[in-house]
Amino acid sequence: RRPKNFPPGPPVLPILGNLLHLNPQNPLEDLEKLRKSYGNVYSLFLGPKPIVVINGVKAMKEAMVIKAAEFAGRPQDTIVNDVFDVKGVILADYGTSWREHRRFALMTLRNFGLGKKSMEDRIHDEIQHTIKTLDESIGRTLCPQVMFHNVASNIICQVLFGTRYEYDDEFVTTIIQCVTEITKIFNGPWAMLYDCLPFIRNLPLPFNKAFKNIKRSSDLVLRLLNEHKNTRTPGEPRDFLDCYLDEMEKVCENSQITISDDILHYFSVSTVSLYETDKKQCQQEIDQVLEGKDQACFDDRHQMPYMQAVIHESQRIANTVSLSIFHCTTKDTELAGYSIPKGMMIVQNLSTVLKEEGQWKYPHEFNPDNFLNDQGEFVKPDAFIPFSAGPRMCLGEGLARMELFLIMVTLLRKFKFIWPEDAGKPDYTPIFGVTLTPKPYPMKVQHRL
Ligand code: HEM
Repeated sequence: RRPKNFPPGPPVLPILGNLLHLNPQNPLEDLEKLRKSYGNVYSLFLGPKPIVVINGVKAMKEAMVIKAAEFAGRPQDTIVNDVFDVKGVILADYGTSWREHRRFALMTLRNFGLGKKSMEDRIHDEIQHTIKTLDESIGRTLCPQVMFHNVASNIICQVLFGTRYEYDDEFVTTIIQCVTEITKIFNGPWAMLYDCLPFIRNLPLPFNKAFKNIKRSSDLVLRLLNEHKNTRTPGEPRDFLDCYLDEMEKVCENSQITISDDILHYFSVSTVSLYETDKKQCQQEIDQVLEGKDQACFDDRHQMPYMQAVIHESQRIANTVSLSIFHCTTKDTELAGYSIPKGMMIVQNLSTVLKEEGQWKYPHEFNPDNFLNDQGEFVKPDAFIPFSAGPRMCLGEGLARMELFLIMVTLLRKFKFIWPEDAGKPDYTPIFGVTLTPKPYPMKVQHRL
């Protein structure tokens, strides 16, 4: 039963709670229906466990920005915590260890050139490998998804481990395979049951596959960590991992061992999806701004309002991390006039902000005009929050922005991407998961010039 002044929601069944209200394959439509019935702040029961779902820009800002510290926790009793079993940043609860890791990660990313030329060079180096792959595919049909996964993961590998991997390298393919398997479990009904029914956690059920896969990828990453330990010169870091080892030594000297020896298991998989839009207008702008230049730099974005609008609109429609990462309340608080107790799991439905009526000129269609004013200048509405908002907002936003801009501009400058005639109509229905991804799709590539 809902406590007094708790956010409203659908009637709750014994044991199952509201599980039958949600399609585990993709609950986004169900969550939208519930928002229409119960308003922008409502509650659900996953089995016996209550959660509060936040929708729309007003409630989202009240929680994540105005009452930031009260909504900045992370739930600790889920399959995700048990599988990853690391402190780090993403899954750590609000507190000293999270704050230290986040500060360290941001500082180190900056030291390795985020916002400076060297990170741009790393991205451009990786794009050269993509160009080579595309050059070899001219005139043929290819499925580009794995290629884009590899680009994004190689850029982060260069920062973390100081190395890139060939697209068929065993290390990367095994890690991507493990992460894919793990996310499949996280997104399925077994994860929901694990979270709701603690007594089944030790039984030999399908969620154990996630534990096996994390062990496999951890072993590979541990090998890399040991190599680093054996070959590093303290105080002269080659990459993020060396910086982490240096920091651990410093922290140990000061005998406040809050930074753990666990390694980041975060491999960014940001997929560039191709939407049918006026690519010609992007290409015209690119040709004009880059005339006489070898390659684009991140600063060129200020001269490319249309390209910027297309990238932001792609992100708005693609809605990659649609339910953000679950938060939890750090103390008893209030939201939209409702009482919410400490420790409550909070789900941010970012889709409802990215497609909110009244916030966008064209909320439900792909239209770069959502980010252009009457003078054709680029503008970013307040409701553009694909990276969330507040103290927990995405730590990799700067890197992701740089990658999206440089990769899209460089590839559109050089290639034509064509939907094959015999491929039927494109199916834009996303595959639901921790990230929303497009269904595998074919494309043809031609040189532009
Ligand atoms: C287009 C690509 C990306 C999108 C849309 C995205 C989106 C998000 C979202 C929605 C969150 C949850 C924020 C919250 O809990 O309120 C998040 C957290 C996070 N992201 Fe990203 N992200 C992207 C790329 C990256 C990259 C490339 C990195 C690594 C450099 C990264 C690192 C992180 C980390 C460490 C957190 C946890 C922050 C914390 O808990 O304090 N992300 N991201």
